[in-house]
Amino acid sequence: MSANKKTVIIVMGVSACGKSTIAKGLQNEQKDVFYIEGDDLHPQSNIDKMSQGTPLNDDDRYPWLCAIHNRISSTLEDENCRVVIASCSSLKHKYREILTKGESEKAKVRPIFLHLKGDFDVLLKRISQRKGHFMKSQMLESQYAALEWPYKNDIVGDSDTDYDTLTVELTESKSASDVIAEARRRLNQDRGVSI
Ligand SMILES: Nc1ncnc2c1ncn2[C@@H]1O[C@H](COP(=O)(O)OP(=O)(O)OP(=O)(O)O)[C@@H](O)[C@H]1O
Ligand SMILES: O=C(O)[C@H](O)[C@@H](O)[C@H](O)[C@H](O)CO
Repeated sequence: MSANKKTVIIVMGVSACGKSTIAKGLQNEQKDVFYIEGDDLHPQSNIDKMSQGTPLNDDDRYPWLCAIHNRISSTLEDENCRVVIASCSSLKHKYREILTKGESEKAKVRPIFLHLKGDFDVLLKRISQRKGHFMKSQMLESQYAALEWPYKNDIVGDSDTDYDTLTVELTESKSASDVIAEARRRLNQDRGVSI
């Protein structure tokens, strides 16, 4: 299968929306589905900054987003790979552009952005319960402030999106398994991706 026939899914959203959990659940140990944990590609300086409770800025995120783009591109070259799933907050339009184009216009990947869209209160509760993680709860506010919806006019389901986007709405009663099942169904029905 040539690299441009393969599927790239980037699970996006603010901190604690479940990017890693849902991406790993979708990967589900399938040999032809490769998982990239975006947080593993932060420079140490970014981890140190977030650990001190300081939100990252555009300059901090630039090398990190390029590293994710590059890792997606190199993973697509693997002949055993059918689908790449990466977790990355992808908060702004220009970040999604870097993830797509990298540092050169030539190196394009065409991701489906799977947006896990949750209300502040639901995620605040989750983030407050999480132990031993560098993301502090007060930083959640900065994540929402930075978030630019991947759909124009802030309307979920708006077909006029900046990138190919699927949205799964989070509620307190939807478990991680529910979200994984819904994402899998939507990817299959709406994008013909079987995963
Ligand atoms: N649908 C869900 N319902 C309840 N808890 C969930 C759900 N999805 C994930 N979680 C839990 O929420 C916490 C955050 O999940 P996870 O680490 O996957 O989020 P994340 O978006 O990758 O976070 P970050 O970007 O901050 O690393 C974890 O403790 C996870 O078990
Ligand atoms: O874009 C950002 O501000 C950061 O990258 C965060 O999203 C972290 O990667 C993640 O949330 C930490 O757990």
